[in-house]
Amino acid sequence: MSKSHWLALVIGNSRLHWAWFNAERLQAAWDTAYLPASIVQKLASCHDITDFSQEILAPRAINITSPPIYIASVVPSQTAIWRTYPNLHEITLAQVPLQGVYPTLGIDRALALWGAGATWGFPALVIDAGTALTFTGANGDRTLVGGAILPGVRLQFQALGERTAGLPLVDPQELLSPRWGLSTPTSIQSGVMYTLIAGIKDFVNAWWQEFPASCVAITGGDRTLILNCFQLQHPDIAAKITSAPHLIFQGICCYWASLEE
Ligand SMILES: Nc1ncnc2c1ncn2[C@@H]1O[C@H](COP(=O)(O)OP(=O)(O)O)[C@@H](O)[C@H]1O
Ligand SMILES: CC(C)(COP(=O)(O)O)[C@@H](O)C(=O)NCCC(=O)O
Ligand SMILES: [K+]
Repeated sequence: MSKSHWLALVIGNSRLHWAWFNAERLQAAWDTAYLPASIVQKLASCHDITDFSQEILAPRAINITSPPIYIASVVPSQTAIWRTYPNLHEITLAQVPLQGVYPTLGIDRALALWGAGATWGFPALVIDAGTALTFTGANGDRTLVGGAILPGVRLQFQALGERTAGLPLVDPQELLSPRWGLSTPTSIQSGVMYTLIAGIKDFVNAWWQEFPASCVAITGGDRTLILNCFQLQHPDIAAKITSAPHLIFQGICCYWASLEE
């Protein structure tokens, strides 16, 4: 198997995100739950990940021997588990060619922004609808303008369900419920989703006031849910937001390519 095959692993606060690349070509992408240390150790000592790919790594067999893994993690306890893997390359903020970043900026945010700028040009704004929902923007000089962090979709529902006596845990719905709820679950749906949509609209409009021609890309596990709800409320704005499921992988691929130069 060619040495141009490699894996990207993004460790988010909810789960693992995997991609298999052949050089700069994305072959497959998939998500898994966190893996226990014992499995990671087995993977580390195994010379062929095919055995693991069916059950654990991917819904398809990946025929690669000890592939390098390029890892970007915002969960240090999970990163520690993966350090036992022999062919591991940890990506740090210092390796991302953006100016003006602050030391604690999430590597996932930096990579997604790099990926967006490399693909659609700078300025660029990224919305990552993950465990947390983040906005991260850079100007035409690839300098970080800044961003914002709020609880993600599921986290908002969880906070209400877990921190109140009277509210049930409600699953996010693909369809936008009526704004004026007439039951507890629909009131929660309304409150979370209409407020999220209004907030996102406000942030992207503020961004476009400063950078009218900028691309705005959305990624993360709740990307489609948010875009669908957005579409119903503000189809004009929704049409200008790019759905980009692999944005962080695009950034990791830029990093990989920079090593090859
Ligand atoms: N199987 C799943 N596990 C966890 N979250 C999921 C799953 N399927 C969809 N989601 C949605 O994805 C969101 C998390 O986004 P994701 O990008 O996976 O997070 P992170 O990168 O922070 O781990 C949650 O808010 C949830 O609504
Ligand atoms: C904001 C985040 C929690 C988002 O993580 P995610 O929702 O993707 O799991 C992560 O990027 C992080 O820990 N950032 C550090 C703080 C910062 O970016 O300012
Ligand atoms: K945290």
